[in-house]
Amino acid sequence: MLDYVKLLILGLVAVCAAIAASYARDMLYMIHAILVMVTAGGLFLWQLRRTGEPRFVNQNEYMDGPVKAAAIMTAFWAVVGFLVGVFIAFQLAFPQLNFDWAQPYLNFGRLRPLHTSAVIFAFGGTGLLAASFYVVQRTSAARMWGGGLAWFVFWGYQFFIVLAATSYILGGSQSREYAEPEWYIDLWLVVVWVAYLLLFVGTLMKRREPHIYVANWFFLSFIVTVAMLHVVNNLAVPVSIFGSRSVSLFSGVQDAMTQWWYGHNAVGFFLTAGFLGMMYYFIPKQAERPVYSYKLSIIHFWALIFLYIWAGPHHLHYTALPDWASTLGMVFSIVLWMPSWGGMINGLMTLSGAWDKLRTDPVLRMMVTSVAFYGMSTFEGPMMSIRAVNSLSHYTDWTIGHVHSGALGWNGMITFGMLYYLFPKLWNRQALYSLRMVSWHYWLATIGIVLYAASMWVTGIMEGLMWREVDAQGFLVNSFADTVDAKFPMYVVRGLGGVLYLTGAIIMAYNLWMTVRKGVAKQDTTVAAPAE
Ligand code: HEM
Ligand code: HEM
Ligand SMILES: [Cu+2]
Repeated sequence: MLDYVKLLILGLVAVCAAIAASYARDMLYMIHAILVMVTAGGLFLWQLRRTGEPRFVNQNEYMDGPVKAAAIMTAFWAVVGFLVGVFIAFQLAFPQLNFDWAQPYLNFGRLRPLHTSAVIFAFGGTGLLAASFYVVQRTSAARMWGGGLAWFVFWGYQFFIVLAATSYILGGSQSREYAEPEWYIDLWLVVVWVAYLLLFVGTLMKRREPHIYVANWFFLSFIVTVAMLHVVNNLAVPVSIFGSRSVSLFSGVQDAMTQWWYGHNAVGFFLTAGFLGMMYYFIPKQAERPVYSYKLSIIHFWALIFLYIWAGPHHLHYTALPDWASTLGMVFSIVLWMPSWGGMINGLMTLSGAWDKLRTDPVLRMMVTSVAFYGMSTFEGPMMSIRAVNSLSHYTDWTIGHVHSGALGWNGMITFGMLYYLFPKLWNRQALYSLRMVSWHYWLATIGIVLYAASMWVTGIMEGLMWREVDAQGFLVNSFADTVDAKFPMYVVRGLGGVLYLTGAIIMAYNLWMTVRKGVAKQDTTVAAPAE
């Protein structure tokens, strides 16, 4: 029965997409409509051939297919996202790289959102799918709920990424940072995300363990809050249902506030809560130690999710936003330091009694370094949210340095650690192909981050001070172009840092690939056993 419903839906989607393609009012919309039509048509044929075939599922086995697929794609998007990052970094240093022949498709303006989406949503998001799918099953001792729903979420999300990426290159954007995709792509993400929520909650309900492990709390808060942020921030009216353009429901300062309520909490719930879920499972596993304090994890969980939501106005200091709102954002940001460090302490102290492993286990070293960077960026953030500090740091590369110490250090390193843990487990290998390569990756990534962050602190503070500099008569000393000129050497250093970081990721991809290809197999252990 379900098979026929699927066929009906796929057929309908393909036909509607064909109609939409023929009425399309702009090229981007037409290309996407054709893409949808071809994909739905292809799936229709695939489904047709499967319909009526008997399928056996062992309900006592974990569903690891989607975890494997997500783990592979995480490594793939890492390389793609970092590569675009390196390219735009060099575009800033050498504007000639905005090639004439590639205008307007490959200019900085279009590649920048491609980079941010590729690293946050494609790399980070797919990593979170892999983590949450794996962890919720292991800690609940249950197979994922919903039959093939996990496959729908995985492929639906990848399709979202493809739609988003192609639209940036072709010039489609609603100009909201980290939420650039236009209205129909947003609607598609809502469908995928609701399926994700159902899948996750459904699996938790099936659990055979009395407790819901703390990692799952973080995953659940990430899924629920991102749904809320995404829907509100993207409220818009399409100009035509056959066109890609839309008009936001908000305007003026309310619009700015909505965007940064979203933007800040994307950091808080996508890049923080979700990754804390990752930390809470994979660090104890890799260190073979229990979580340092369960009590602390509960307290900092509630404090973190309560405080994050209010801190958004720190992105809008000295704007048309009323002073009280800006003060509110600043105060909440400073208080946020505490629960952030609560998480860091819990992660680090989980190593009590296992510190010696850092010497021999480069994977654990990666995870611990990640938590250290989490601590560093969540100290820097509250400091930058103080209005007096922000008056210097805002609009400068200091912000970019802050972003990447969090992104490369915290999100990147913990995800690499997770992948190194997951690949041998998922493919039943006794060990990784090469620990030496992990060590190389570790050092390349770490030196890369240091070059990135240090060069951005230097250029950020330099340009901030240059913009402020006045002579005895009170005239500004430097023109904007002077600051751009002065930044050149640091931009090259940042680019080199990026090259190192990217090289590390390529080594990782090779190492993971060889682990699957050449690793020695272990006996099968995919049966759902109580709380792993
Ligand atoms: C090889 C590694 C990377 C390099 C070389 C790189 C480079 C860059 C560059 C050049 C920009 C534009 C800065 C500007 O407009 O002045 C940027 C922006 C950004 N990148 Fe990366 N990036 C890398 C990795 C990552 C990762 C792993 C993440 C997230 C997980 C990330 C998240 C971001 C974000 C959020 C922005 C926008 C920052 C803002 O608007 O304040 N990047 N990156
Ligand atoms: C307690 C935690 C944190 C606080 C209070 C905080 C605060 C801030 C502040 C004040 C800014 C500068 C706003 C501006 O002048 O425009 C900022 C920018 C940013 N932070 Fe954080 N931060 C925190 C943690 C993090 C972490 C862990 C990450 C990444 C994993 C991160 C990612 C970002 C991004 C992407 C931006 C740039 C937004 C943009 O302008 O495009 N933050 N943060
Ligand atoms: Cu923020």
